[in-house]
Amino acid sequence: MNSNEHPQWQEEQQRVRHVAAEIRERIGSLQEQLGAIRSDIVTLRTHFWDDVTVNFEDAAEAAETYASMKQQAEVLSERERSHKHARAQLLVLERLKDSPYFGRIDFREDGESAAERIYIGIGSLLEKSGETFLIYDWRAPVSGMYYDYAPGPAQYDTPMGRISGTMELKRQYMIRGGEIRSLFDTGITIGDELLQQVLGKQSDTQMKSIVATIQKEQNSVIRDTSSKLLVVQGAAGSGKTSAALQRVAYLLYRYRETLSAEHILLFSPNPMFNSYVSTVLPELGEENMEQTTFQEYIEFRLGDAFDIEDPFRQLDDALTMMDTADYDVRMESIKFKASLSFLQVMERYVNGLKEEGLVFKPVMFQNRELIGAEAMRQQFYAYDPSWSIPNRLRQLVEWLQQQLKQFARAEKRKPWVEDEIELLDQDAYMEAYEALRRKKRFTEESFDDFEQEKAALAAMVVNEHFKPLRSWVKRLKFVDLPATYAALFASPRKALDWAGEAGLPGCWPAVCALTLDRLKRGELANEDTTPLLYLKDRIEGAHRNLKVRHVFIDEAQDYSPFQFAYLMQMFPSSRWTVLGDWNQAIHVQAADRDRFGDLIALFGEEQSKRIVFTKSYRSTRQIVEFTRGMLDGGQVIEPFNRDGLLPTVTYAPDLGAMREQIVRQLETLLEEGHRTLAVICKTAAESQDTYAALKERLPVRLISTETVTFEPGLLVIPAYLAKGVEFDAVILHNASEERYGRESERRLFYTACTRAMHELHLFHTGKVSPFVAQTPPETYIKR
Ligand SMILES: Nc1ncnc2c1ncn2[C@@H]1O[C@H](COP(=O)(O)OP(=O)(O)OP(=O)(O)O)[C@@H](O)[C@H]1O
Repeated sequence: MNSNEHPQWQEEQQRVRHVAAEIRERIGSLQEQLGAIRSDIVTLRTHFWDDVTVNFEDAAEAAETYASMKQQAEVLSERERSHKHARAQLLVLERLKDSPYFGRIDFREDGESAAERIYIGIGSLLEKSGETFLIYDWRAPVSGMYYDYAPGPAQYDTPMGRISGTMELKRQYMIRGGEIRSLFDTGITIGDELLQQVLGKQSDTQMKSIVATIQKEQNSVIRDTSSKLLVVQGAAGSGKTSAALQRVAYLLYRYRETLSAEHILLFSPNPMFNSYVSTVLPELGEENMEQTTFQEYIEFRLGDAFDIEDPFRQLDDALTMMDTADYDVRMESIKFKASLSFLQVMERYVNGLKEEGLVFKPVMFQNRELIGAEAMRQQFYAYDPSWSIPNRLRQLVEWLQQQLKQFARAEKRKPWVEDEIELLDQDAYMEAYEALRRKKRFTEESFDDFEQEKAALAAMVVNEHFKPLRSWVKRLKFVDLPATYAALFASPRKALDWAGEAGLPGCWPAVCALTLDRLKRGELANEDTTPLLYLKDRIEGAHRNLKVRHVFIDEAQDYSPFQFAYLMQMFPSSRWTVLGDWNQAIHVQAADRDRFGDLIALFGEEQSKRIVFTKSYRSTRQIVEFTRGMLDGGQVIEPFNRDGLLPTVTYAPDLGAMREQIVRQLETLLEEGHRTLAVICKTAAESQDTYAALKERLPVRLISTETVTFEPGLLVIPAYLAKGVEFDAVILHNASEERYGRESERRLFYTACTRAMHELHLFHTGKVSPFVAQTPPETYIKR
C-alpha cells in the first residue's frame, strides 16, 4: 500500500510535523548554546594571559606559572570540545529536520501487554521530558531488529542481556522536507519497494549512506564486534564498501567513549575512491576515518629516494608488454615476491644479516670520505652479536656522532673555513657574538680576543656544514638499503638456502638479473616495494602503529599475502575488516586463487568470521545476468529485482567507426539525462587515445592515477581505476578478443562491465571477446 492511501497516513504525517517542530526548537536552543560557547572561546583566547600570573623567578614560582597556564589551557580545550560536540549535534539535527526517520517497528517485549513504537533515524532524539525517545539512532541495540527481522518473534541483545518479544509492525518511510513521500508496511526484507526507489535513482559522484535499507547480511557485517578478522566476500555491487562505511559509523557509536575516527584506518584502492566515499560518514553525523592507499603508505614510508613504480603502472605493463623478452620472468617475479615463501626467504636473509652482509654507505664530506663503509661494517659487526640489528645500529650512530665531532674539530683549521668566514655577513657575526656571550656567561671581555672570535666563527661555520651530516647519520641513512636488498639477488645459490623446502621459482636466476638491473637504475618495481619496506623495518626497527584499532581493507583481493602479513605486523593492536571479490582480482599477484583462506589461517578460525554477500544491488537484473555469464562458473550472484535495458554489444569494422558509434551512444545517454557516464578502456594509453579522439566532439574528462576527485559528467577511464566506483552508464571501449582474450584479462573485463548501474554498452572491432561470446545470447543484444 502506498503513501496517502495508507490508513494511518494522516496520523503519521502529524507525528512527523510534531517531531519536526520539536527538532526546530532543539536547533534553536542548540544554536544559542553554540553562540555562547563560541563567545566563551573568543574571550578565553583573547584574555588567556590575563588570568595567568607569569613568574619564573624561582622553581616554585615557575611551577605555579605552569600550573596556572595548564589550568587555563584545560578550560579552553574543554570549551573547544563542547563546541565541536554541539556542532556535530547540530548537523545531525539539521538532517533530522528534513527526514526525521525512515523506519518504525512496534515491538512488544515478552511479558508486556503493549508494544512500544520505535522510530528509527540517523540520530536519536529524546522527548523534552528526557524519558521517551522520539527517534532512535539506527545503531541503538533495539534498532538492530529493524534490519534483522520480519514481523513476528524477534530479539535483540543489550549490555544487560537478551530481550525477546514480538515485532507487531514494520514500517518504512520516505520523508523529505518534513513531508512523507511514501509509506510502506513491509514483510520479510527491508522493503523491496524502498530499495527499488533508492536503487532506481541516478548515480552520484559521491557514495550514499544506506542506513534506511541495510540488508540483513550487511547488518551482520556492520554490527559484528566479536571477530578479530572479519572477511567479507561479495559479488560486484553487493554493498561491501557500503557495509564497511556504515560499520565505521556503527563502531564509532558503539564505542563512542573510547573510539574516535583517528583510530580507524581505511586502505582504499585509489585516490579518487577517497573522494567518492568521503561524504558517507559526515552524512551520518560522524567524522571520516583516516584513509590512505597502500601505495601512499609505501611512498610515505620509503620517502623519495627511489623512483617507485605504482601498482597501476605494473598492471599496465602486465597488460601491454606480453611480447617483450622479459615478460614471463617479470610475471614470475611479481608472483613470487607476493608470496609467503618469499617472506620466508626474507626472514632468513635478515637473520643472516645479524652475522654478515649489511651494506653501508661511507660518510662523505665535501667529496671526501670521512668514514669508510668498511670501517663502519667492522664497527657494526664488532658489537655483541646477541643484540638486535636496530640496537646495534643505535650504537653505531653514537660511534659515528663521536667520529664526526672529532672530524669537525679538525676541520675548523682548514683553509675553506677561513674563506667562508671572510664571506660571512653582519648577521652571522652577531650570531657568533651572541653564541659566545651565552657561553661565556656574559663576561664582556672575551670577544675582544681576536683568536676567540675566529674560533667561535670557525666553530659556527663547521657546525652549519656538519649539521646535515649529523642528521643524515641520525636518520640511519648510512645503511645502504637498496644495496642490502640487492645482495639478496646477487647470489642465486645462497638464495636456495634461504628458501629452504619451499624452493625458488625455476627462473630465479633470471628474476635476480631483472631485479638487479632495475635497482641499478634507481628504480623500484612495485613487487619490490613491500619487501624493501619489510627489510627496512627489520633493520631499522619497526614503526609499529599502536594507535589504529580498526583497519579496513577494501578491494582486498588485490593485496598479496606478503602485503597482508606485513600490514598485520605494522598494526598489531588492530582488528581487521577485509572486503573483496575474487572475480575482480586484477593484479598479477592476485591471479591464482582465493587467498582469504590464508588470511584466516593467520588469525585462526576462532578469531575470524567470513561472511558472503551474493546479492548485487548496483546493476539492473539484465546487467547482472549478462556479467555473471562472463565468470567461469561456481559463483552464486543474484540480481536485485530491478529491471532495465538489455546490455548491447556492437560490432564496428574499424576503430574510427567504433568511436563514431560510441559518440552517438554517448549523445543518446546524455539526452536521456544520465549524469555519470564512463568510457572504460583497458589501459592508460588506450584511455589517452580515446580521450584525444572524443574530446573534439564531447565534453569528456580523462581520469588518470593522479585524479583525486570524482566529478559528474563524461569520463574516459582505464578499467583498473574504475574499481570500487560506479556510473549510470558504461561504454566498454573495444571489447574485442584481441584486447580481452587472455584468461588473465577475464577479471578486468568483468570489473569494467560491473561498474554500470543502469545501462551497459560494449563496442568492438574484429572478433568479440570470448568472455562475451560465452555469456548466454539471450542476456544481451547484438548490434
Ligand atoms: N542495502 C542497500 N541499500 C541501498 N543501496 C545499496 C545497498 N547495498 C548496496 N547498495 C548500493 O549498491 C551499490 C554498490 O555498493 P558498493 O559499492 O558498496 O558495493 P561493493 O560490493 O563494494 O561493489 P564492488 O566490489 O563492485 O566495488 C551502491 O550504489 C550502493 O549504494
